[in-house]
Amino acid sequence: MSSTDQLSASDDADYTSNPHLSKYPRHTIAEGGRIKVGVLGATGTVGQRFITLLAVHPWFTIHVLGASSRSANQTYAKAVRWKQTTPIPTSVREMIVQECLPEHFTQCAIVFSGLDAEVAGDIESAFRAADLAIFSNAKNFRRDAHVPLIVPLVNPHHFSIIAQQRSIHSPPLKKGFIVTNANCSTTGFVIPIAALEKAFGPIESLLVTTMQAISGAGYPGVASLDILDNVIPYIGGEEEKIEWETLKILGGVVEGDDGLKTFDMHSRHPLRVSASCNRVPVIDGHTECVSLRFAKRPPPSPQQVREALASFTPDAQALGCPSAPRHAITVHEEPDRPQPRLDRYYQDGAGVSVGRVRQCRVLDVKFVVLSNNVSIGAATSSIINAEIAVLKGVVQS
Ligand SMILES: NC(=O)C1=CN([C@@H]2O[C@H](COP(=O)(O)OP(=O)(O)OC[C@H]3O[C@@H](n4cnc5c(N)ncnc54)[C@H](OP(=O)(O)O)[C@@H]3O)[C@@H](O)[C@H]2O)C=CC1
Ligand SMILES: N[C@@H](CC(=O)OP(=O)(O)O)C(=O)O
Repeated sequence: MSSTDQLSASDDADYTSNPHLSKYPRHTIAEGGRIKVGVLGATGTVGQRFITLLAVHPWFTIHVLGASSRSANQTYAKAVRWKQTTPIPTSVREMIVQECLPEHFTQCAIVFSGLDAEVAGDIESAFRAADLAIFSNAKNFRRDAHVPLIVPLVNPHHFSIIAQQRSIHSPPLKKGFIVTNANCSTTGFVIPIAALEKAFGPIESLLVTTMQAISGAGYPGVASLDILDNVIPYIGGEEEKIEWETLKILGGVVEGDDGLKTFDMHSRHPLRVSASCNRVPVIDGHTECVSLRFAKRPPPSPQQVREALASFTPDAQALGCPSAPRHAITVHEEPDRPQPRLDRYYQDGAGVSVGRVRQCRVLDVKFVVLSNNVSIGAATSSIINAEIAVLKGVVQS
């Protein structure tokens, strides 16, 4: 039996008989053998997706929900403006929402964060200082030199920096850490880019034009009078984040002169990224047009690119993460796909859809990629990251 099977819901796992769970303190394991998790920002757009996914998760069980003082001390059903197409899971409807204070989360081996970036920095810092393991969607720590920025289908090897993050913390931490996932637009196109680099070596130049869904701006987000019958050719800070995050994600982890590990963003990368971001009247699903040039000459043909994308198998799949998509990338042959309405739930929103792979007359190849910004662009990525951390022994190790 694999370690994955040992943690599955169908197995009658209990604390004493399950070797994987025996590494976890007793108070972090619920009846039935699941790992207790908390959700910060549980009432928000990303928080709701966390709840939908975690309510049926084979390893994790929701133990605490946190949001602002506006929501705290109310039942979840009363506090939330539920916008999902499935009902609020019965397991959380009557849970009382807590303020985002570490003392309410001490029984959680894992805390997911879908907090507003205005408050995520201070709250996530306090949770880490309380020795809690945080998997965050917020941008606040993405640029931190000791915090990995992990797209689970691309760079799970960046977990190797966690031991150092704990040791340089004052005071040093035994279990606490912060892992972030990327901006939703970065996540969508960096998955096919990683697949192409794996097959053909470094990419030299990349142009990406995004058409981003309204849900990316949270709730209530963009005013209806601004977005209906319209396209807004500006999303504050988005282009800079995409251009910067791509380098951190695709770079390696190296040892610096001071003996400390660091993210290698420069030496490995002649890669230049230019992003243009637009908000469009779509509810969920970011569509991105990508053109790129490979370092390798002659470059691969569009057909070779299609084959490399379709056969990409991320490590998260091989590791046995239950939320990893069975197929990370689907490649459409139809000339008018992918489309948000048709393709955003591919692999329950965990996979990405690519289409229109063709020659670019300026660079080498161009294509369109569609990803679900709230799923693989946010909550699903955090959950797969946590699954990888469990399997690698990073959580509670
Ligand atoms: N939406 C998306 O596609 C993506 C979002 N992200 C990032 O994820 C995070 C969440 O985004 P999203 O769900 O869209 O945002 P929302 O605005 O929909 O939700 C924000 C959440 O933060 C909580 N919150 C706000 N203020 C406080 C406070 N003072 N103390 C505690 N909790 C507070 C809200 O609680 P309350 O309801 O009580 O106000 C709510 O639960 C953001 O950092 C965002 O940038 C990242 C990738 C994609
Ligand atoms: N800015 C993205 C969503 C988001 O919140 O991104 P970030 O976490 O990088 O701020 C969008 O509007 O679609």
